[in-house]
Amino acid sequence: MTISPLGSSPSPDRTTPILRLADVSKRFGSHQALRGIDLSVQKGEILGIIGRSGAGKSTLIRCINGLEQPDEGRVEVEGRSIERLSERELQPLRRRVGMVFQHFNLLANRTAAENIALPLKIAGVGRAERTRRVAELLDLVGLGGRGERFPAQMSGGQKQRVGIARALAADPALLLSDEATSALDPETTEQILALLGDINQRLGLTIVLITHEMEVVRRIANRVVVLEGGVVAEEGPVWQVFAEPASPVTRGLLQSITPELPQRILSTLSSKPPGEAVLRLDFGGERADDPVISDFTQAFGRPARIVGGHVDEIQGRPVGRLFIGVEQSGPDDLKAVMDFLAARTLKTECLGYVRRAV
Ligand SMILES: Nc1ncnc2c1ncn2[C@@H]1O[C@H](COP(=O)(O)OP(=O)(O)OP(=O)(O)O)[C@@H](O)[C@H]1O
Repeated sequence: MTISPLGSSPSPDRTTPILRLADVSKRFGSHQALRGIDLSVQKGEILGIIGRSGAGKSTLIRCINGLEQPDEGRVEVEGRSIERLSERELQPLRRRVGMVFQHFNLLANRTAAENIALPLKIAGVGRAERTRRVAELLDLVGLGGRGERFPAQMSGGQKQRVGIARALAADPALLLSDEATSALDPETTEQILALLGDINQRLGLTIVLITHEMEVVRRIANRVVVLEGGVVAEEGPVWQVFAEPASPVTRGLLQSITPELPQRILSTLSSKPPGEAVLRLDFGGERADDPVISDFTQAFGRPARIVGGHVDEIQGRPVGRLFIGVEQSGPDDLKAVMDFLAARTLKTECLGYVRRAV
C-alpha cells in the first residue's frame, strides 16, 4: 500500500540529507549538554542514536524538532535550516518531522481514529480525505477496523501503533522515535520494531531512533551514533560498531548483550599454565564466514573445544564472540596458535588456563 503525500512538500535533490546537524552545541547555564555535534541522515536510512542517561539524547531530539534552539551550529531538515524561525515559520517544517513518544502521548478522550486525524485536521485536510487517510494509516499499522477504540481500551503495543500512525499522518520526511519501545514488554517491543522496519521498507521512510538499548539498535538500525557527555563518542554501520566497538562507552552499552565466559570455566581459570588455554575470538566483517575452527584443527592437528559464545547476524553479516579451549603442546605453542587465529578473527585474546579433569 502507498500512503499518498499530503499537500506540497519540498522535494530536495537526492544528495541532500533528510537531516543534517553541523557543529551543534547547546548549553544550559554552565552545563554543556551538546558540543559540536555533526551528523547527517540520508533518505531511507534508519539511524540509531544511543547514549546513557544524561548523554544529551533528549536535548538533541529537541534541537531536531525545533523545540530547543542550539546556541551554535545548524540543524537542517531537507536542506532547510530551522534556526531563527518564528513559531509560525516552524509549523510547516515540524510537519516534515513525525514524532513517536515513549508514553504514546495520545489524547485519552479521543478514539484512535480521532487521534490519528488530529494532525490532518490541523493541516486543514477536509473531512472526507481525513477519513480516507485515517483508514489507510490504521491498516498500515495493523489496526484496521479498530479506529473507534479509546486509548484506555488498547494495549501498550496498540497505543504505540496509533502513535506511529499519527506521526505518519502528515506524510513526514523523517520519523523521530524517542524511546518508543522503552515502556513495552520484549514481545511487543519486537512487534513495534518490526512495524517500524516494515514502514521504512515499504514507504522508504527515514527514521531516527533515540534509545538507551543496544538491542533496539541491533534489531533495526543501519547506522549508529553513540553519544556521551554531549559529544559523538563513536559512529558507524551497526554491524561494525557491534563487531569492533572503539569507545569504552560503546563497550559498556554492549556489555549486557555481549556473551561472557561461562561461569564453570571462569571459576577454574588460572592466569598461568599448565592447562588448556582459554581463548576469546571476536568475529565480524570480511572473514567472519571462514571456517576458523576447522582450519585450526587441520593446521595444528588437534581439536579446539568450544566452551561458550554466540554468533549473531547483524545487517546480514555474522558478528559474534566464541570462547574456545586449546591444549598446548609446548612453551612456544601458544604464540603460533594465537598468530594463526589472530589472522582469521577481528581479535583473539588468551584469557587464562584451565586444567581439565582426565
Ligand atoms: N532544561 C534544562 N536545564 C538544565 N539542564 C538540562 C536541561 N535539559 C537537559 N539538561 C541537562 O543536560 C544533560 C543532557 O540531558 P538530556 O536530557 O539531553 O540527556 P538524555 O541523554 O536524554 O538523558 P535521559 O536518557 O536520562 O533522558 C543532562 O545533564 C541534563 O541534566
